[in-house]
Amino acid sequence: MRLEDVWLRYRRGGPWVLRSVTIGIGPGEAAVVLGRNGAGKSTLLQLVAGILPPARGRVVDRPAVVGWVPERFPADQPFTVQGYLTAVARVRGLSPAQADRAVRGWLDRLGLGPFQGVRLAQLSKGTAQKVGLAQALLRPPGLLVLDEPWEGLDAAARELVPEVVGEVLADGGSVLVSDHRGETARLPGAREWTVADQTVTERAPTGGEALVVVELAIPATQVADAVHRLRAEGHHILRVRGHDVPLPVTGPVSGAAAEAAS
Ligand SMILES: Nc1ncnc2c1ncn2[C@@H]1O[C@H](COP(=O)(O)OP(=O)(O)OP(=O)(O)O)[C@@H](O)[C@H]1O
Repeated sequence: MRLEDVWLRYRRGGPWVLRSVTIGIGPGEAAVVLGRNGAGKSTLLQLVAGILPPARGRVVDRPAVVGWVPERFPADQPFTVQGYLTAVARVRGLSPAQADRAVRGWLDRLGLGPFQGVRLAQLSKGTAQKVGLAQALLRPPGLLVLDEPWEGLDAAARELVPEVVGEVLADGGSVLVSDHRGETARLPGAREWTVADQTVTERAPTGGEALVVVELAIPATQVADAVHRLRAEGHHILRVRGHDVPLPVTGPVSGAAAEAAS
């Protein structure tokens, strides 16, 4: 997708937040949005996600399914976690059976199972953020836009963010993520978009190379060592399949098969 000479301000006659922005991102590419507080990162992300329309210019080739994770999930809604996610899945076009499967999958993966019957307004900030992440992923997005996704998440859930990003990229999607805590060091190969002086400049990824996903089959007894070794070499573990134990933040892993991207 591309922004072509896009301008944006919040009210007519108000100051421009973004001026003449022309920038794009392709399938399988990630970009990290950097900039000082108030520079316009959230504004840019909302523009890309289609939440805010440009005052001038246009956004072209935006994928049909966009996952949008706001910096703060609006939890002041009268739904339970499960009720909310199921309703979102249905609105996004999933059948009742697909919605049920997708919701159960994300409840499990994000450790939200114990909260499925809890009302959104009663959730802690971190748990609400997980619901914010889940709702964006119920249909595999062609474009995933995450505004400070690490804010408020516990360590295990923080580890999931790069995993999910890697999966979207491996499926040919694009990902845009803002970051002011340096967490995006976890996204090797991402481009850098810097927002300053109402415009956006791009730096190509320092790694230079495109990412490739490699699937490995490893005896269960060797998974912990293999994951540890691959991480130590700077590779990015996307997922460990074939075992109930989730991938820990650091340290050993039990499992029968691992996927790794390098
Ligand atoms: N809803 C709004 N109405 C009017 N002005 C807004 C609105 N949202 C943001 N702004 C203004 O637009 C500018 C850019 O804000 P934005 O939130 O995009 O910056 P940011 O880089 O994401 O900041 P932070 O890192 O603090 O989240 C700021 O001057 C802000 O005050």
